[in-house]
Amino acid sequence: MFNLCVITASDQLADHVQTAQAALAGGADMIQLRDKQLDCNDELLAIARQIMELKRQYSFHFVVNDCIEVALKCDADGVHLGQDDDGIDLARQILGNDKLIGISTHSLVEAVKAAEAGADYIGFGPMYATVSKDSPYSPRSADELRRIAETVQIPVCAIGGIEPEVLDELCVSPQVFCAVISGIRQGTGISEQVKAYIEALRSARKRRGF
Ligand SMILES: Cc1ncc(COP(=O)(O)OP(=O)(O)O)c(N)n1
Ligand SMILES: Cc1nc(C(=O)O)sc1CCOP(=O)(O)O
Ligand SMILES: [Mg+2]
Repeated sequence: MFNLCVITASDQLADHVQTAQAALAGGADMIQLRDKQLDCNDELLAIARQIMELKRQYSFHFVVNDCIEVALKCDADGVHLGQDDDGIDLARQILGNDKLIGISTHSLVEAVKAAEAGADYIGFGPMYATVSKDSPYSPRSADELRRIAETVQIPVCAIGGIEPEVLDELCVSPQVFCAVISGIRQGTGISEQVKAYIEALRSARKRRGF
């Protein structure tokens, strides 16, 4: 079971490695390195290797967004790919069977296709309006999320505009976890915000008996 995937950003508050470090200190169990400027280059690889160093201190899953070769070279736990990125077959060929491959989905049809193609988890969103991605999709519903979780056998990562307050609505199945970019960058600091997400997840799951 996964809990909270923190997707790193680099800005005035914190760079990728600082974000990852603070998120892990707060209890995140998955880090996704996402940088739409670095174009899967050596600079991104260097950052990925620094995040891998955090495994000396913390136990977590590390996935690289978009960049299969970067994930391979830094021995990350896996890669996250969208509908317009390299396909799952290529990723599996390059990374092998032991690595995680996450696939973004926006509908039940895409979710089933990704699961049948061998995804280890799927992203599903955007659940709410997001400031972090120019998405062509309108917000998805908790009912769609439930239908997907009931249909596929793999973990489903709710994403898009997620704040701790909505986790009670979204924890519709034990398979559901969540990913966040901007929500941890508000309020009292990244570690404290992450703790708020973890606590909200814990109590939402407990309330539903998961
Ligand atoms: C967990 C998770 N779900 C969805 C996405 C979005 O991936 P994608 O559609 O490829 O968009 P970019 O993130 O590459 O802009 C994600 N990154 N993580
Ligand atoms: C990267 C991404 N993918 C989405 C999807 O719907 O597939 S929504 C999104 C942005 C998530 O950032 P925030 O937590 O700041 O809303
Ligand atoms: Mg992508």
